[in-house]
Amino acid sequence: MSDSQADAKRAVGHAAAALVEDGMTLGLGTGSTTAFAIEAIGRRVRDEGLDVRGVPTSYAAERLARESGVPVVTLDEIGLDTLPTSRSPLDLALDGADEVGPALGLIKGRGAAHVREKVVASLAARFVVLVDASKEVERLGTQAPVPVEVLPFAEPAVARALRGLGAEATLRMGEKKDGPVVTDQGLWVLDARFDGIDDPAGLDVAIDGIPGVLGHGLFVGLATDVLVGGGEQVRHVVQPRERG
Ligand SMILES: O=C[C@H](O)[C@H](O)[C@H](O)COP(=O)(O)O
Repeated sequence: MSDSQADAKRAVGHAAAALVEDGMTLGLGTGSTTAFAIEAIGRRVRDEGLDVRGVPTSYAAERLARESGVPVVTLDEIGLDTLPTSRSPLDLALDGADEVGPALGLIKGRGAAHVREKVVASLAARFVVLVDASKEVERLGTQAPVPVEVLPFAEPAVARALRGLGAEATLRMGEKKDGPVVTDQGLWVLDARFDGIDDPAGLDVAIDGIPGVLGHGLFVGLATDVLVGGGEQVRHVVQPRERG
């Protein structure tokens, strides 16, 4: 990461932490950009006595939240069974992205946390995405592959089905581990490269329908806000949700 990219991510992380209000239940995303936000929220807990709690989207986010002093809770502990289904159990979810496209469609999952991230984002009244300007694209799928979390048994079948949808599918291999990357769920990740996605909403449904897929990193209709960092500036883009 270059110094200017790190500065942009830090500025976005701090802007995100400033959106947090006393009493909120948060979604805590995964990745290098959200890490700046989690650390900044931790400082507000320590210095201002900010009273918040957060549901982490990965073991990495959980460890960072605990180290930073942000109280951590599970979905079991926030009373999903007692809240009306019309009410979002999380006030604000903060998370990074690998691409941000039109209508705030996203590709996520470089860190293989996309399935838990989607669960948490779907429970939040506001889902605020934190990126530096390099993540903005005019068309999704032009820079990043769509990560697809799969049952190891089904991997060849899912790869074949993804090829049928027009992707080149590659099993993600560990960089500091021999063999496939293993997710927090104990599953594998196929990176599906599409060379541009014409119909993100249709592809979202199509990938979810492949037997053996746990979930994928294409996020359609979930983000309500994006904070884009470039230099010292942070741009705030808002996208009202059509559903939920
Ligand atoms: O699985 C990882 C997540 O989806 C990340 O939020 C995403 O890859 C962006 O990460 P970063 O902020 O490190 O670029």
